Amino acid sequence: MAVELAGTYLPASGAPMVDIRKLWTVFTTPESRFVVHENLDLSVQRGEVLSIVGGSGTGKTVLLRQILGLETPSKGEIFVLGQPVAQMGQKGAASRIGMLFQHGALFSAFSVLENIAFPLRELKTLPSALVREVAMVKLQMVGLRPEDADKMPSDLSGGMIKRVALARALIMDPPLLLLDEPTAGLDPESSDGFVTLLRSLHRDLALTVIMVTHDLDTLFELSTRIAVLADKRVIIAAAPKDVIAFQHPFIHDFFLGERGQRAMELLREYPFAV
Ligand SMILES: Nc1ncnc2c1ncn2[C@@H]1O[C@H](COP(=O)(O)OP(=O)(O)OP(=O)(O)O)[C@@H](O)[C@H]1O
Repeated sequence: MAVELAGTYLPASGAPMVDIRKLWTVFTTPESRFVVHENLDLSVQRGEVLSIVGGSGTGKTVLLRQILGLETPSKGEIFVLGQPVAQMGQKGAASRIGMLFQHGALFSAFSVLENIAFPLRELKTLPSALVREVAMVKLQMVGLRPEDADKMPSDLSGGMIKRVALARALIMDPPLLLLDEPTAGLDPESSDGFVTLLRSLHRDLALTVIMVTHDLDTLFELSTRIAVLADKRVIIAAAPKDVIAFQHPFIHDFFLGERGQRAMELLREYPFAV
């Protein structure tokens, strides 16, 4: 049961922000049948930063797209803020969920401000001066300067492009933010800056975040919980230290192989993660 409060949708108290039940994803072609998710369950509570990790092709991106309503699972249910995704519609999803796509390119013919404002302008419910004002607030919220507003995407660094895409994802004040590889392709300094920004936005806006990342630094600096996708389902969703201790070949390779030392250092460095 969801309640609507001044335009903000919140699940009934104690109910998960996202609840995935017995989800199946099967892709079929005339020649083959390919099962990506099999009876997958996952719940995300309000205020969490839940990171999803898993091997290549385990269906992490597909899962994010299903939460957003862009793809329909073969079987099972997904509830977002207490409502079945299937009933949310495109506008409903946009006001509840912000999404930062891995290759979330900006519109190259639009300025920074026009890119940020785009989802709000599309709604056609607010006067354009107000849309501009809201977009300026978001621009500054992601650490860009007012003079960046009229720049074109081709004039921006990789870190700035991510910030513009993030401001666009947050334009409707969604309580839930989905991030697909938020720091991929950024140099270490830009990546650190972006992680710091994500952490402060998570805190200041009381966001719930679901993130897919392969990057251990991003993972340990932000996650309150890690869900591991393997064997077509979530094999564990727990605090980082408990995930690392869980016996599974993927977890061993991911956290305790060559990268393991860094994982252990990060675990000591970020008490947030334990
Ligand atoms: N529309 C589709 N039709 C057929 N197969 C698809 C479709 N979308 C995704 N797949 C397949 O489903 C599997 C899961 O894809 P997905 O992109 O979610 O993986 P991932 O876990 O995000 O992988 P990576 O870490 O490599 O990005 C892949 O094998 C992919 O090829």
